Amino acid sequence: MSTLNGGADHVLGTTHKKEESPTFPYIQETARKNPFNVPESYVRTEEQMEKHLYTPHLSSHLPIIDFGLLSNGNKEELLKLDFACKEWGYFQIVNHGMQIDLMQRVKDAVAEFSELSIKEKIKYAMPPDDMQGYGHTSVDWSDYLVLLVYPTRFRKPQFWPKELKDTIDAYSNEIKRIGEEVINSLSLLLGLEEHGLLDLHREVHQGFRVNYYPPCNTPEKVLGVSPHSDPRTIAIVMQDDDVSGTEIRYKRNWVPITPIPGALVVNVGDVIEILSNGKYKSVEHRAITNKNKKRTTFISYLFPQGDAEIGALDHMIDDQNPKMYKDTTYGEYLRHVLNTKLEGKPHINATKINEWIGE
Ligand SMILES: O=C(O)CCC(=O)C(=O)O
Ligand SMILES: [Fe+2]
Repeated sequence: MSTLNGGADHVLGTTHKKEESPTFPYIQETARKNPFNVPESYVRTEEQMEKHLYTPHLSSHLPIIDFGLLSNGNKEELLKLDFACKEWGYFQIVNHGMQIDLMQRVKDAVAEFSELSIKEKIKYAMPPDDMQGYGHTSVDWSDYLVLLVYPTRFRKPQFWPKELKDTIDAYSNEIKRIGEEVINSLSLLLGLEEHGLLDLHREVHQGFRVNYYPPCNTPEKVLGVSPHSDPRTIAIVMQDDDVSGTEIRYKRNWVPITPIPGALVVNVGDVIEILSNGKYKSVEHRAITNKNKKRTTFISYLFPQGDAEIGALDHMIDDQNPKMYKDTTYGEYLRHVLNTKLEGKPHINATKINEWIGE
């Protein structure tokens, strides 16, 4: 049974693999002082940016789910969730019960951390052999801070800036409540007992990732995060109220997610796509950059224990819906993802039967 680094230390966040950069972390520091100095390595061709697919008008169609109704088992809200996961793989949740004040405290604490000198921040730098800590992506225009929050026994305190500890703790506790409730609703929609999906996780793991995007003078050529799908169960994202940047692949378009103040953005990850035998979509998404405004996103990922088995649920398979994915363990799947390129979502395609022969 394959678990990565004992089952809990595996990568959090996107499928970014940490690559060594001789200039880390000074490129980003230079960029903040002088956003007109974009290094060549960040520049993408027009084709890579797929600018012609950009259709901002579609953004208002993203479903909005009332969490209060959903957790009371409201049928209409459940059907909305079903539609959102089938059609978009994305939705926003309102009425989630988290205090706006707490959300603001997380934003303020992270902003304070961002303002620290590089000398202070690199105390938390992600070592080359680790997947937690502070760093910056080697091909995209962003800094990140990545932490494993739950189970608490796997935390690595050396990567937790002291300014952030209490707020991340309180925030993550709320996200756990909201996230597990969303997973319970998905469980019902997938024909399981309410706790069926959580049980399949064995022990739910939760990571916290901050992405910080400095202003960029050539946003049409530089991405904040390259297209990918999340190799997780779900991701829950808090974003800035006044600047958008996340875009999702919808049919042949890149659709921006317009922030709704106080709402949380949720997306279906690969684990749900696999368990649902493709009924629910782990949609490709990316982050674009902004010429004038910096942007920060706060992403919480929920995912299974490394030895949890993931494969299409038996009752999701029939003559019309043949089995699409190979049975595996979460740890094995993640290892496969980490060995695969970030661009697009080849890792989930590779789990399709006949395409992934295993390792
Ligand atoms: O920050 C964003 O807009 C999206 C980032 C993302 O998708 C991720 O880090 O997994
Ligand atoms: Fe993502």
